[in-house]
Amino acid sequence: MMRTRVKVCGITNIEDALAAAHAGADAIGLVFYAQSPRAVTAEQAAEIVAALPPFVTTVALFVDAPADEVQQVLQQVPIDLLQFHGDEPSEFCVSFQRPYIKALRMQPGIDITRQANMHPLALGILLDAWVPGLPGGTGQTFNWNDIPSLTQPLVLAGGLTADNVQQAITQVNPWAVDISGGVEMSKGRKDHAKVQAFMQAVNNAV
Ligand SMILES: O=C(O)c1ccccc1N[C@@H]1O[C@H](COP(=O)(O)O)[C@@H](O)[C@H]1O
Repeated sequence: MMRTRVKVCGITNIEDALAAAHAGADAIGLVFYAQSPRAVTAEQAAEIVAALPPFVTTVALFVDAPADEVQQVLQQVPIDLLQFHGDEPSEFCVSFQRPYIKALRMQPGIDITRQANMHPLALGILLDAWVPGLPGGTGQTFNWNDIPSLTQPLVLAGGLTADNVQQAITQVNPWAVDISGGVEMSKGRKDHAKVQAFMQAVNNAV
């Protein structure tokens, strides 16, 4: 059986990027959102990506960024996939002519299926916890029983750790899981032992 893919998000330095890659992460996430404690500049991101071994997908995360900011990052950094984590409409997301995933937050009363259907060209739908006033990276989980079945592959995020990811995979069967705070020693610095423990938990999940 194929194992669940893993993205380690919020990478801010080369050491953490290599630790994620060597632990077996399929993708690393680079946050281009200035309010995040994990934000990187295009220059920092370019150095991180240049240090990666082959076959590690690079994901650029934006939260309602202006189009020219996204374009500038794409010109300076070899990015494989875009992650839109705000309220970006489909026309905006497709305008960069790059593969993208759309993050949706599990806000009570929101019709997730309808929102996901508004992004028919998204490679996947990432579901994250809803915390008022914060776009993501909150370390909060949500009720996985509330996840509807979606047309696009599901990326499960929000408060995952080595301790809960096996339960998440068993219950939700996502295409991929995305983790940030659960493998940190402090905001923006990964704990390499936690990254390895997370990968091991995913590898052993059934
Ligand atoms: O990581 C951030 O700082 C961040 C900021 C703004 C939007 C999204 C962000 N991260 C994404 O949030 C989820 C969940 O993170 P966590 O594991 O609960 O800490 C994940 O998709 C990150 O990519």
